[in-house]
Amino acid sequence: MREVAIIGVKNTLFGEQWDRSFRDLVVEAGVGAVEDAGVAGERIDSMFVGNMSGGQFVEQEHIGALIADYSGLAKNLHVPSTRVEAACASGGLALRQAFYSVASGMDDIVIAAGVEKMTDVPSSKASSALAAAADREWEGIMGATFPGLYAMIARMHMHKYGTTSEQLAQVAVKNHYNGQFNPIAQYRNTITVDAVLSSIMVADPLRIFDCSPITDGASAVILAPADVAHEYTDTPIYIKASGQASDTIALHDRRDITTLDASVVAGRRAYEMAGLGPKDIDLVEVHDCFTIAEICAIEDLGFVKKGEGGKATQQGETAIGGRIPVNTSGGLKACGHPVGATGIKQAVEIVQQLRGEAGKRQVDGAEVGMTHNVGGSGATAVVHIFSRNR
Ligand SMILES: CC(=O)SCCNC(=O)CCNC(=O)[C@H](O)C(C)(C)COP(=O)(O)OP(=O)(O)OC[C@H]1O[C@@H](n2cnc3c(N)ncnc32)[C@H](O)[C@@H]1OP(=O)(O)O
Repeated sequence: MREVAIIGVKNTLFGEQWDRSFRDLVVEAGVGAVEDAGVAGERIDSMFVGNMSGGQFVEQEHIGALIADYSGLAKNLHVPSTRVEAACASGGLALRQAFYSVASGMDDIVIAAGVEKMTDVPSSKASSALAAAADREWEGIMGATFPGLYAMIARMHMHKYGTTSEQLAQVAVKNHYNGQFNPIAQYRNTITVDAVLSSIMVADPLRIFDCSPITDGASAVILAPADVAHEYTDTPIYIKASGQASDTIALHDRRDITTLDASVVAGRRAYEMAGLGPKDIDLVEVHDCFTIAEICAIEDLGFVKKGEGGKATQQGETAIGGRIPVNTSGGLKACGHPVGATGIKQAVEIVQQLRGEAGKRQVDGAEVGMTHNVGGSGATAVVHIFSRNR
């Protein structure tokens, strides 16, 4: 396998966007990343696009071809473009496919992008579209939505480990604090623990401020073989590892719903591939679709002991300046969660941090970063490790 680097990145604004279509969003991200890399369109060998549910949100399927067309890569260049779907992990998986295509020697310059436009349908329709990421026969048909499924995880975590609503709230408070410094974030307002605890109940014990919102947005990164990366940029960021794992799609089939085994295994595979461990990671973007999800993620990836995620968050260990900064971008909570784009947005954040370009949310001296992207209630997990050093 060849070593692989990221040479260009771009996020669109995240949030409700009346004035941009689905295709406008992904083209803006793709063209922005190509410009950031300074690479000519003719050099692009292939494209992988994460998208969960274009059919349900904007009635558009056949998304790979659409995006190649509107990016100007289809008509004369005929660049192959592949849609990748793994629910909310679609973006992370698109990055993994792009990584493989460069690492294998098949392609040199590859775009990995992600896009979702979720606000064009009513919330109830968005909710049922998202519920398609769960087990339709055993969960969806019984009325389970993702706030409901993660609420069960939260309840069990509280029961087993004494995690409190205040500790859950602190995840949202931290991520909104970080999000105020991210110009693309949907929510750039700070909030307090009291505001979270008095916000409207969605699925007990999760309140509206415990949830990631419904969001439009797109993100893109450009990959190249490490050997030629310096021809395009002075600050290539190397992808040291990619780990993926699957688990049962239904929550009730798991041995312990407070641990997402797919996260544990994807993390372990990535650590082994990079030859690194949790202590070597300077910052991590984890999949905080709900506040409890961040607590499970930092435990499952080995940053804190099982059951101590809530306490570590309350003690400031996961804040910028803390022992292991988590979700410096603002996470899914404050940036928003356009599901197909999220996994790529996480990579953009880590690249900006490792380049030293993260402004007021910069982690001083960051050299190694991680992304963790989850589909469903943990049926798919994708973990990547990035380094500024080859
Ligand atoms: C593996 C996975 O990733 S699973 C996760 C997949 N994603 C999800 O399940 C999405 C979860 N979130 C949701 O379903 C929705 O955001 C909900 C149910 C929490 C809220 O939706 P609605 O009740 O329709 O809220 P609505 O859009 O009417 O917004 C009401 C207000 O709250 C604000 N708001 C809505 N959601 C959020 C949020 N998550 N955080 C902060 N503020 C929010 C809105 O901006 C709005 O404010 P305004 O009145 O000042 O304009």
